[in-house]
Amino acid sequence: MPRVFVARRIPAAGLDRIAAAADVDVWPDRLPPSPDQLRERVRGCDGLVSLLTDRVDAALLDAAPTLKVVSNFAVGFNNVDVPACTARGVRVGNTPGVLTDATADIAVTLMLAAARRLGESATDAKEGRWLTWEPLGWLGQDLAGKTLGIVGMGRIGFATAKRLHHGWGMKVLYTARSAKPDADRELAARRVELDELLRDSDYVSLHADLNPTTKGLFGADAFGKMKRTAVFVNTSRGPLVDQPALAAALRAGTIFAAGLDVTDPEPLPPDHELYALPNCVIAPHVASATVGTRDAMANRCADNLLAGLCGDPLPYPVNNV
Ligand SMILES: NC(=O)C1=CN([C@@H]2O[C@H](COP(=O)(O)OP(=O)(O)OC[C@H]3O[C@@H](n4cnc5c(N)ncnc54)[C@H](OP(=O)(O)O)[C@@H]3O)[C@@H](O)[C@H]2O)C=CC1
Ligand SMILES: O=CC(=O)O
Repeated sequence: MPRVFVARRIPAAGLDRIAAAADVDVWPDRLPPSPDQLRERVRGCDGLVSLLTDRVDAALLDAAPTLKVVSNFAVGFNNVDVPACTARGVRVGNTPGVLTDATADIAVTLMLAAARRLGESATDAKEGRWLTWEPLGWLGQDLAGKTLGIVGMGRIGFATAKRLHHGWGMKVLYTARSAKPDADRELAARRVELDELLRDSDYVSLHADLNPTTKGLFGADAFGKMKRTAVFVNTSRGPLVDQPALAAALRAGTIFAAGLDVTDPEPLPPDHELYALPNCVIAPHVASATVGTRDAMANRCADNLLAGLCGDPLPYPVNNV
């Protein structure tokens, strides 16, 4: 029987299918294995189920020369050194599509929460600062009819834009590496340069994957080009943002507010300056965290792993092995 290491307990929808076909070792702890522990457990395995918290690099692959397939339990695969896997003939797969709606829902949730100062006002209410109904109390920003800038018009960017265009009548601008005719046609969206998007958008939502062209894309320069009333949302990956620059922009009122589902590092330490800012709403990387979505991810993860163990092409491949 092939041997598989699963780097954390994943939903039974996928785990049971893997366990029926392989000798499975599941990491039992809530916290991820350290790099040393991961190397140790993967030694001699044919398959690995990795999470976005697990670094799959050349050192790990060298320790596991029998590895045929890495099935990442996520759509983002920046934790995997894909060229190193390809060079060793290791297939890599991810879980695209099934978490698109759940992630777009959280992008909209964070946008509303940040624009309407929900974190700040709910905390004030709980802590005794709700004195009366105030005409000038907790004033936020409207969404209806405003301009939305999507940075990275892929699956999740498109799903977020659809919700906000059809639901709130927002005009849509976007950036992407290639044209997106569906977005242009269905949402009357317009592909623009990043500078124009920053200048003209009331809401900027980040959906590009983490790659060398997007790392640090949002720094002091980008925030300085945005409207003072703008709301910034990030559900993609923390390292796309220069966090000290974001904190400075929120503190100085360079932008109005931010909603983040991802940070750098994760977890963000409880004493981090961003938590102290009333105009910053932070969720602990929960965008795909619904029962149905995580079951679907587990199934997609099992589909990839089982195909790779058989030496077949993966249904949701990241590389071309
Ligand atoms: N918070 C969470 O829990 C979750 C986070 N994510 C994150 O969201 C990301 C996106 O997922 P998904 O939509 O499925 O992926 P897609 O691959 O469909 O979308 C990514 C988009 O980013 C675009 N892009 C890449 N580089 C740039 C750039 N320099 N400038 C502008 N656009 C760029 C790509 O453009 P092009 O198409 O032209 O190549 C593509 O359209 C994931 O990689 C992951 O990091 C995903 C799910 C859950
Ligand atoms: O961040 C989550 C993912 O699936 O990518």
